[in-house]
Order: sequence, then structure tokens, then C-alpha cells
Amino acid sequence: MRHFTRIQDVGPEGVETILAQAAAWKSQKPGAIFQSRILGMVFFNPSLRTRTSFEAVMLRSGGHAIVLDVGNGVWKLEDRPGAVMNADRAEHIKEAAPVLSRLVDMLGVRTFSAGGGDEEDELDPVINAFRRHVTVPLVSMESAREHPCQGLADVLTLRETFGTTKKLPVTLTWAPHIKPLPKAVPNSFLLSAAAAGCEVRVAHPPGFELHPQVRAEAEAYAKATGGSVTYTHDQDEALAGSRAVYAKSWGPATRAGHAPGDVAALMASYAGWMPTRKAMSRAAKDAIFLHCLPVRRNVEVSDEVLDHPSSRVIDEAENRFHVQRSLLHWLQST
Ligand SMILES: NCCC[C@H](NC(=O)CCC(=O)O)C(=O)O
Ligand SMILES: NC(=O)OP(=O)(O)O
Repeated sequence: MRHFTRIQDVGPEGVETILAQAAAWKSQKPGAIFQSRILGMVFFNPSLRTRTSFEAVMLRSGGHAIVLDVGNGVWKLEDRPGAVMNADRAEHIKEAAPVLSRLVDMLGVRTFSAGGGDEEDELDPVINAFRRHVTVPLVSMESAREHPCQGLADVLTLRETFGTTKKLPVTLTWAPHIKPLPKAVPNSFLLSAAAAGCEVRVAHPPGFELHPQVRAEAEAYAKATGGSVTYTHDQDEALAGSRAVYAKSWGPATRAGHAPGDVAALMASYAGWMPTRKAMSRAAKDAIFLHCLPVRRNVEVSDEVLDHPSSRVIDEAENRFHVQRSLLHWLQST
């Protein structure tokens, strides 16, 4: 049985297979490939695109989706092994995952970082608790470490624009925000772009490094695909000649010793990292702008960048549908 909670579950080869099918089915609709199939979706956090795109995939392919919002009409779920459940979490994932598995054909879970730090995010406790206890294919709808469906949609968008991603220079740039956001999206863009053979440049202020294990994994993909990954604290240097600019905010590498106010102040001190047209003008003439959304306008990215014709953020969101249709089919096919 296959699961997809991280890019490592499919590797560069699987990325190619899933994206090729997604591209083919985008132009030639496959029909009722999920006839009478049910996708269960468990949300610990809010969503607009993920919820709608997965549900649309199932409905448009002859299947059905059941959406559960944890803590809102659904029991709060415990993930910790051996927990004494004397607080507000009434049900353990040890029961919830196998019960749902008896009732649906595939299960999706969204569970953001709990803010316990980078090492905890690497362990990805909630999605991995599901992974241990499901008996149907499990798909990540964003967890603490990765948002792999987003990564696939990002690469499909690059391919549609440029034809190929082989050695394509792309920049993943840190962007400002009012609070420290999770690293799942930057991790996934880095991993997916490296797996697709891009020349990935990562720009962030000092102290916002991505986890060494994520970087090592990206390095291995780049080595295997003829791509490359480099890091800089100089946004302009990264942007020079880039064909795509991917903006995303994320929190500092470690919050140890930072009071919440200090982190906000630290992030505010880098307000100048917000992509503007001036920054975009350093990129290649045909450069596109990407962001996973939702985006806080004029904090994270300026209006002029989001409203410029070079922005592909809406296409990128639509591509979630196409990659997920292909992915769910791939998960079901063994
Ligand atoms: N699924 C796409 C991004 C989700 C999440 N963003 C957020 O939580 C934004 C919240 C805000 O702007 O208040 C993140 O960065 O991982
Ligand atoms: N990009 C993305 O996952 O959006 P949602 O959080 O709205 O699902």
C-alpha cells in the first residue's frame, strides 16, 4: 500500500510519473476514475484550496469526499503514544485512523506544525501517527514537515510555463509576515524543485535556515537529477536571472530563547524582504511569480507583484486539482 506524506515517498521518478499523468489528464479529462470511491479528509487546520481541490477531484471523477474538522463536530484527537487522556482530546488516532480506514478508500490529513520547533517538525508526530494506524492509502494535505501536493502543483506550473524544469534557475525567497509560519511549504518547494532538476536558489535572512535533513534530501535529489541547490542571505543575488520567484514566509530556525514578541520583532526587522516589482525586475525578463496562497498583501508580497501579469498564483492553485487527481489515482493503483 502506498502513502504520500513526503516527497521521499515517490522520489524524483514518482514525481515525473505523477506530473506526466496530471499534465495529460489536464488536457484530456479521464472521466469517472474514482467511481464509488470515498476520500476521507481530516482537517486539524483551516484550508480553502486543499479542501476544495480534493473534494472537487472526487466529485468530478465519480467519487465522494467526507470532510471532518477536528474539534468542530468531530472529537479532538490525541496523537501521543501512552497519553493519559484526561484533558480535551476525547479520541486517540490509534482508534480514529483504523475506524476511518474501514469506512473510506483513501484518507487525507492536514495537520500544521504545533510550533514545538524544527526537531519536532522533522518527527511530524500527527501525520506519522495516522501513517502507523491507517489501513488505506494516506495523503498529506500539509503536515509539519511538508506540503507535498503543493510542491507537485508548483512544479507543474513551472513546466507549463517553461516546458522543462531541467536546470531552470528558480528562487525560493523568504518573505515577511506578522507571525512565524510553518516551514512545510518552503520545504516542499525546495524538495520538489530539486527533484525536478531545477537550479534552486534559496534566499533568507540569517537565522531562518531550513532543517539540515531537508537540505540534505534536496541535495540528494539535485545530484540525481542534474539540478543544484544554493543558499544565500542576499535576495538580490538569488533573484538575478531567476525564471521563477517563489515567495513564502517562515519562522526562524529555532525559537529557543525567543519570546513571542521577540520573534515578531525579528521578523519585522526584515520587512524589506517583501517582494516588489523592483525586486522582480532583477529576475529574468520572462520570470513568473509563485506563492502557495493564502498571502497577506502588502506584508508578505506587494499588490504590484500579485496583480502583475507575471503572477501565476491562480494557475498554481488550479494545478492542485490536476496533480491530486493524478496522485490519488497513483495511490490507488497498487
Ligand atoms: N497551505 C498553505 C499555507 C498554510 C500556512 N499559512 C498560514 O497559516 C497563513 C496564516 C495567516 O496568514 O495568518 C503555512 O504557511 O503553512
Ligand atoms: N495552498 C494551500 O494549501 O491553500 P489552503 O491552505 O487554502 O488549502
